[in-house]
Amino acid sequence: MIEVHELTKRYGRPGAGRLAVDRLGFDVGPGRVTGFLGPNGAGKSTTLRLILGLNEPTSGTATVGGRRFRELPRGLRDVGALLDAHDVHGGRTAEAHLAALARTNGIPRRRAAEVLEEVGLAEAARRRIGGYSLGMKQRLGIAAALLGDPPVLLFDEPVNGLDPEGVRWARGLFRRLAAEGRTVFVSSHLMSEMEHTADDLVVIGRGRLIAAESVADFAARGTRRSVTVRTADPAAAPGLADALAAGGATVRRGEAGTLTVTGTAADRVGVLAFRHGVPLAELTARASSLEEAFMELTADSVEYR
Ligand SMILES: Nc1ncnc2c1ncn2[C@@H]1O[C@H](COP(=O)(O)OP(=O)(O)OP(=O)(O)O)[C@@H](O)[C@H]1O
Repeated sequence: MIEVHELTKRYGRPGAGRLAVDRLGFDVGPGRVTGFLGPNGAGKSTTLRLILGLNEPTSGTATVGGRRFRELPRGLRDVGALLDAHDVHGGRTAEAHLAALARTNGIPRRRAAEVLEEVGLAEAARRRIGGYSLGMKQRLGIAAALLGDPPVLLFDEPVNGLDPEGVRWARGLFRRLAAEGRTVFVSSHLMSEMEHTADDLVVIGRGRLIAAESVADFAARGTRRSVTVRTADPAAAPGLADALAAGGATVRRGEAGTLTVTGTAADRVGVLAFRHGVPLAELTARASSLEEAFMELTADSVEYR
């Protein structure tokens, strides 16, 4: 379990500077993939660094199994993490890099070969990392996180730079790690990356918590149903739009007699159209996607437009 409580990080001078994380609180449980989402600059990387003890919080706590990262006795065997795939010595081979990590963490050397095999880098194990593509570096970073076979894993934007096959592989890996009972916390700024991978979501914006709940609950919360209605007679569209608006619906007019209606159900739109003698060519009820829910909920905290 990862426990984050009233976590706050201000960069720069006290009282001034930049509030990157603002009284954040959430738990990340085992046996599930938890997506950590937020627009660029929301504070995801900072939060992960605070959990890993790489930065000191201004106030609040971030613990793993009730202990601060620094108090965990087994290092990479307690928590594995991929933070920055570029943060590796380019002159080393992947094998040497992992062997060094294994040595300093009391992990048997054979694990290096095992995890390289697991991430699909066995054949590139003796090549210098400097010549790796971004996707290969991501795979290597994932291998390093897995090295100690830890029960808790953190991944910061792990699928950045992976090709579609790689993205699919990574998703499968995260699901498998969670199925093994591990705590898997994966950051992304794209809901589409998490939609089919995560069980739970922690969503932040401008350092503040927006949501911490299951994917299903998140989707239901953001869902604004809309109805698309298209008349066979575009000249009749304004009349129908007025009738809908008079009934309290919000109507947006599109091209060629198409209306997008929110605030009322599709069957009600059909009845109104019938009453006003408007011939319909289309009547479609639409639930907003998870992506739309995410955009809607984080709209106020998007920093860079
Ligand atoms: N070392 C630092 N010194 C000062 N400000 C920083 C530092 N690191 C991050 N910040 C600021 O803190 C805020 C949060 O940054 P962070 O990298 O944690 O966000 P993020 O959600 O990971 O963003 P992205 O998706 O773009 O990586 C940003 O406004 C950033 O500019």
